[in-house]
Amino acid sequence: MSSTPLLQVRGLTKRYLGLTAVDGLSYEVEAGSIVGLIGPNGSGKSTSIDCVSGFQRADAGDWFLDGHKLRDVPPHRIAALGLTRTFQTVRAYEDLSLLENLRVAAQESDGHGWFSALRRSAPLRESEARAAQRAGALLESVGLSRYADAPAAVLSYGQRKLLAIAASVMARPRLVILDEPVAGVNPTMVRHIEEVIREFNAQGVALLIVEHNVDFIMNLCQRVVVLESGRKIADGPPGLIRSDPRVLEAYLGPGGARALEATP
Ligand SMILES: Nc1ncnc2c1ncn2[C@@H]1O[C@H](COP(=O)(O)OP(=O)(O)OP(=O)(O)O)[C@@H](O)[C@H]1O
Repeated sequence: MSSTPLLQVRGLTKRYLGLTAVDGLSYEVEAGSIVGLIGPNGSGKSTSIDCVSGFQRADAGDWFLDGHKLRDVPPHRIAALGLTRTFQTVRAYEDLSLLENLRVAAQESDGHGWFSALRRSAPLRESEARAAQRAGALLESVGLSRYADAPAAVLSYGQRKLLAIAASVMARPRLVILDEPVAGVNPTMVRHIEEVIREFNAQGVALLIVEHNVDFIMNLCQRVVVLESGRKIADGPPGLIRSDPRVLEAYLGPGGARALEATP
């Protein structure tokens, strides 16, 4: 068995005019693991995941999914290789039902082109039937099946986050990047989203989670990568990250240590 990490990021660098937003960032995500990516506002979290998932072009570095080089690969090809993501701003097709929203997510990476769709070939019909079945099962597992045929417009903000997470695993990716999955969500929904993430992880999906909610990250992740000013300042298990003086100082600033203490 190969010991190559599922995701390997090497020297990722992104500049905006005079500003180096991400500066030589390297980290890894092991298959089947949950890794947190934290840091103060403006530390480069969003920019780095946008580059890794193909939504922005980096200035330097290389990154690999299971050995496949991803740099300069467009997002839909990256999704087809097994890396999908959610976005900070929740995106849903408001007028489409939840089932239709999930089926769109499957189409975006199932490799069937327009010609196949026009001919409605047997493989396409089979893949549509499988997608419909999976969409139903996913809505069940995130607790949204009662809205399966309702338009996404009826969902609350937290429910939209759940739909986005379900959409991200629709095409059976190996790695999902979640961008602030619980930002602005009530505590009950935060716990529910945590359970949903654990459930998908138990099914073998690895996750890289960007989130400001430190307790959420510390509870859920096996490893946490910390950024400051575009650079990695720490990378390790939550217990070590909580007590790392560089993290306490740089991430939270003087006097901010309490925010990293475990909640009782
Ligand atoms: N399109 C852009 N043009 C110029 N500068 C940008 C652009 N996008 C981000 N930046 C800058 O790059 C740096 C990193 O921003 P980024 O959004 O990646 O940080 P972040 O850690 O995700 O922050 P937050 O937690 O607030 O979302 C910041 O200084 C930001 O102002």
